[in-house]
Amino acid sequence: MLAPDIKREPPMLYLASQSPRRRDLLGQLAATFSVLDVDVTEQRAIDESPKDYVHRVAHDKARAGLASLDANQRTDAIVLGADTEVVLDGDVFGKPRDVADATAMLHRLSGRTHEVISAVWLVCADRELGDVCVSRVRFAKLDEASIAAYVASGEPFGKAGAYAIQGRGATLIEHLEGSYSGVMGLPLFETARLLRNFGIVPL
Ligand SMILES: Cc1cn([C@H]2C[C@H](O)[C@@H](COP(=O)(O)OP(=O)(O)OP(=O)(O)O)O2)c(=O)[nH]c1=O
Repeated sequence: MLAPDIKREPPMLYLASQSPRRRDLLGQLAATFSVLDVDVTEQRAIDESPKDYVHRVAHDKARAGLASLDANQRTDAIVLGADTEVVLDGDVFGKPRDVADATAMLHRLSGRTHEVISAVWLVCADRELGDVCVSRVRFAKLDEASIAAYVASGEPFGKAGAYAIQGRGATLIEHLEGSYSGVMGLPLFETARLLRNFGIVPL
């Protein structure tokens, strides 16, 4: 007698992120996924390098997403977490707290080259794997008035380093070396490679 045909459900992909940019970017690689709302404290330890920090936060977001699922969902789930930070002179710039913070960040980025570090992690019940992408972004020299106008536009808020490469922020950038999608929040080359590793064929 033939063995019964046991069909396994395909894995379900979850995005552990509230970032609309990540949702759009992941949509370029996967036709269906669900979004999970996770709350992870983003606080760099004193002796932690910026790269290790970004890696850890992306990992924590993915793990928190997996933990938020019930036991049944967890068996077939693959959860993606990501983190993006701007780094200049060893200082990590996250999302600005207020107008003064955004203004100070843009002053420091003006006329300089900084790094944007984006990490992505995939976790499932019995495996996890991550990758990190570092890009170099050179800002034009910005005067007081253009910084004030950009901050007043509201775009800097909710963005690491107080700018958005995908928005008006593009007009501040003289040069990019690395990954446009990585700067925007989800490095697509690295993410596609990880998805393949987990058996998901990117679109
Ligand atoms: C540098 C840069 C960052 N960003 C965004 C991407 C991320 O959403 C954000 C960095 O903050 P993150 O803490 O990485 O992400 P988040 O808080 O927005 O979302 P979640 O933690 O729920 O995943 O900055 C841009 O949109 N454009 C840019 O050019």
